[in-house]
Amino acid sequence: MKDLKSDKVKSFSIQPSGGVYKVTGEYRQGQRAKVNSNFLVGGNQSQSKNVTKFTTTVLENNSSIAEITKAAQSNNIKMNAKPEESSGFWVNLLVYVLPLLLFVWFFYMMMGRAGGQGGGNGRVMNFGKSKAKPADSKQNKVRFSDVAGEEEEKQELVEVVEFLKDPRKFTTLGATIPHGVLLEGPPGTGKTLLAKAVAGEAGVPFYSISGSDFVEMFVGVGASRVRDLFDQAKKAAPAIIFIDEIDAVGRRRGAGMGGGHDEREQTLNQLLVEMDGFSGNEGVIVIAATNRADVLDPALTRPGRFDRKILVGRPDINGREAILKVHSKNKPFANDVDLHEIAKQTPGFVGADLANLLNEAALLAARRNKTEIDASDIDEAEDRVIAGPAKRNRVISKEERETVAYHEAGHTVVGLVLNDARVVHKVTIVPRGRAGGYAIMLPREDQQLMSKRDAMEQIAGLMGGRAAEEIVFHSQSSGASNDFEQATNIARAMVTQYGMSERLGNVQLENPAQDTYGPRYSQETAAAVDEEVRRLTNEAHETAKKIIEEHRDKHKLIAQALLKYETLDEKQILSLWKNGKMPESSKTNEFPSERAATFEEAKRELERKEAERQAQLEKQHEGQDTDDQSKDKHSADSSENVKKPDDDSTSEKKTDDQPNQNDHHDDSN
Ligand SMILES: Nc1ncnc2c1ncn2[C@@H]1O[C@H](COP(=O)(O)OP(=O)(O)OP(=O)(O)O)[C@@H](O)[C@H]1O
Ligand SMILES: [Zn+2]
Repeated sequence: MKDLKSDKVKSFSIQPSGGVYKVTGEYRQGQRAKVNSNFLVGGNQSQSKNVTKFTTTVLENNSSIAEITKAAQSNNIKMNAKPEESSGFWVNLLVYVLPLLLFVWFFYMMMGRAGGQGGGNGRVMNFGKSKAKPADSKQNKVRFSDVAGEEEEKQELVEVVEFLKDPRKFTTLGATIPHGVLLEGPPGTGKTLLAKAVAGEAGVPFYSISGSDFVEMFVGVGASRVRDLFDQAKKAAPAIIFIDEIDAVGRRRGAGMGGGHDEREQTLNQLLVEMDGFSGNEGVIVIAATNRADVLDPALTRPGRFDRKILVGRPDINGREAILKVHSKNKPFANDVDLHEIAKQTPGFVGADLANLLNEAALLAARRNKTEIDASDIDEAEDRVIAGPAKRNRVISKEERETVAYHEAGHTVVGLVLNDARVVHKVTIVPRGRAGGYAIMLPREDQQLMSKRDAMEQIAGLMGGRAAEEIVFHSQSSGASNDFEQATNIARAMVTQYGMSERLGNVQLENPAQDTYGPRYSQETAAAVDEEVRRLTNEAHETAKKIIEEHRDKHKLIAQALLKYETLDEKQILSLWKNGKMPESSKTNEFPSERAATFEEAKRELERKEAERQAQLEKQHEGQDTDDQSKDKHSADSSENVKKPDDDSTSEKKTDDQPNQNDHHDDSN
């Protein structure tokens, strides 16, 4: 290094390289290097002919470099500074350019995904566009008749079909049509099929997308896809947008950490904006499907959005037979195959399971070189399919069915005896969601207020299930947990909100609308509330027990009928109650899907029901001077305040004409 500053060196060059400087140079003839500088970290010399070359490394240190440079000038040494070594150049490239390339590549991948199915106008243009596939309205051959065993569901959708067929007919009359229909039900119950059938019946394009498609995307893309989806549909209107698995995108907002301004939330917000956007009946109807309506953001189910909810439940025995019929259409069966028998053996099966069952049977028959599917093929296929559902807890044991039947019959009997306010509309042991079965109670009239007696009767009705189990089986199942939840809610509301407890007096202790920080009363009062709630539910439980003890024979009759028919309607329940047997006409009702197999028939039935409803409404309107608007508002108010306890957990399948419908359903697990 000293040499560098002396005149021994003829020329050298300095090149920065990863934090140190490399010096390469030549000695003047005859000069030899003495590598002994503290600047040097390494060096070597080579001698060839008369020229001695050297390379050495200088630690980065500006002063030393400056010294060398200065010395070189004064000693007349040729010196040049090279740019950073080529390896440094590559490092630079890696550090600065590669991420850019990666980003571009990523961008490209995204476009490939986003625009993959778009075709047509180039990939770049399709970025952020909707992935929804418009099914050609002419290719969609699904009709209501392809959806079996879901007569009530179809009935509710007939109106939507009518609207899509001719939106102007409705808009000129100022009729408002639901923007969104939410189909709720377990997997495989035919929600997609039902939505497709609506499009098929109406002959309109069907845009389908799955909620999970939105989730995998970058910020902003989901939202822009929603926008694009609605744009497309509006252009093609009338049309149907089908969003499968809406819970993937429509979960309650703000549940995540850090305020959660995530992609999903943005997408959901965009969806809400779009649904609010088409106020003027633009002929687009959004149908969404989920099996978890309980996790949806409440904003989604507000009026003007998915304000119509249709439950697509598991089929009962008749429904199963009807579905089997649909799927057996082009399959040759031997004489020993009885669809009714199969339906009987498959409680808990949904449409997809039944379709699968027949398909498996056909495969087995083919493998055995048969020309017809016979009972043995069906038997074996059943075992195979059950192995699937059994894992998912779908197939119910005989004991469980009995427990559920007597439990639901208990609700029914108590409801029948205390029938001042409510009518037992339907009772079933077909499981739905976590419920093993359920009884639906309807208010007798257009009831808007709840008296203390009504409330107590409701609680007693809820207690009927557990009471029956205790009487018949001397045991208690977990099936009543939902009943208890509802009963407790009602009793609590009686005590804390409606001033229906003498002990606590005429005060409103809680107001759900105001009490954001919890109740406003002392611990002593809280204890008194608990005690009072317990007293009310115990009292109702005793009432229920007494009623069932008194009507053990009818209770058994209804339970047995439930085990046989699975679902009983109002007429059948009343006939069993009054005459001790099923009504004569119920035989003809056994195949509801045949009753309204075609769309036209379903429509006629709807019109008939609508006429009935109108007639009833007119009757009620006599002597009432309220107009529809304030009446609606009133009923909404009362259902929020007075009916809150049951509405919360049982607002399923609420339609306009049944504002107070109330399902009691029971956990079976
Ligand atoms: N009611 C029914 N009538 C006739 N076939 C049915 C019915 N329900 C289901 N299926 C059969 O099951 C298949 C699957 O149904 P679908 O995909 O519509 O169910 P889903 O409720 O949308 O299920 P998922 O929630 O898993 O998407 C249908 O293509 C059809 O073959
Ligand atoms: Zn119950």
